[in-house]
Amino acid sequence: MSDAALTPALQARSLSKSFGTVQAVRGVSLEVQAGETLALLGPSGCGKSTVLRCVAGLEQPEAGQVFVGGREVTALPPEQRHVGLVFQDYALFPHLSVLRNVAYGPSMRGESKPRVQMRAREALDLVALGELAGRFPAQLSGGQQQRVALARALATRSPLLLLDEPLSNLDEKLRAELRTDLRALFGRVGAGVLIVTHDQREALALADRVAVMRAGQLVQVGPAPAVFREPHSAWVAAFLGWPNILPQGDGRALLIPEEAILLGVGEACPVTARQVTETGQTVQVHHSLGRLTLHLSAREAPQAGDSLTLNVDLNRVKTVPDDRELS
Ligand SMILES: Nc1ncnc2c1ncn2[C@@H]1O[C@H](COP(=O)(O)OP(=O)(O)OP(=O)(O)O)[C@@H](O)[C@H]1O
Repeated sequence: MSDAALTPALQARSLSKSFGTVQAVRGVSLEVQAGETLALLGPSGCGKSTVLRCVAGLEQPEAGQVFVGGREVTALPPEQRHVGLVFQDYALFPHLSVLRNVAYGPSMRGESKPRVQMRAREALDLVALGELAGRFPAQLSGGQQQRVALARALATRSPLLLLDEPLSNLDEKLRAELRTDLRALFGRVGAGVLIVTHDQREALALADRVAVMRAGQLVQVGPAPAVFREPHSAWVAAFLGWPNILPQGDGRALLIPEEAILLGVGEACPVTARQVTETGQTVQVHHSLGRLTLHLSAREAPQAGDSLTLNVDLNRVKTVPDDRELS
């Protein structure tokens, strides 16, 4: 493997940034390898965008360093950092054609006209919009505009792409389509990708690794499926949507995965609440461990009368620190 392939696309070391009395980012360190997608995930206001903006050079951190492709860029302005940016309001130039929008980055870098055109066409082909090169942004759908914004970032051939909630302005159907497209696209271009999202599904669908942020700090970083399967704390589990987190009153909580709940054997548990969903029912039951929430498929749902017989496989239950009350 060449040295270039071994050099991380991004190294952010101990970044801190405050706005007045708000400490938005506290000592965040991250690495994104070439060809890897890392999703920065966390609730609104936890500092995700600020990390991205510090990396892009749109904010100056009080402390910490940023390296892009092994080169320190901490003191450089955004245009000298060699990163491709895609933000949620993709801000295409309305008076320029799709091709000229995409060519804008390379042309600003003083490349020859034929080369600029070639780069822009290649980038448009990557996002499957080559045929719409002559249109103007207003003549495109939201999803197509978002793909133009991506092509514009790709055309810079930056070793690092930064995406801030790139799909958030799109409807659910388009989001689902683009998620699949983006994953394949990231695989093809070989750049490191740092993507900010508050949408767990998006993170899981797009990213190789996820970094979960809480109140300005990283609280768990790891391969996406592993973080979703094994949250290190009750707060991370709750943020990732785990329905069954049972406080133990000793600063710890039990995490009960869906597959640990075995139906049809064991304790008869009174049903305390029931809600019909698109795919079946969500029921709450009173179990000796505590209150449990279960999703029942349409096939299982009729079995739920006033009580539900179930067993919790304790071998699959994890005990984690219950840190949900910390600020
Ligand atoms: N320019 C600014 N001036 C003052 N406070 C700011 C500024 N930018 C961000 N903040 C504050 O810093 C904190 C982190 O904001 P940031 O936008 O990074 O969060 P986020 O996790 O990206 O949130 P969201 O998901 O809602 O976009 C918040 O408390 C926010 O109000």
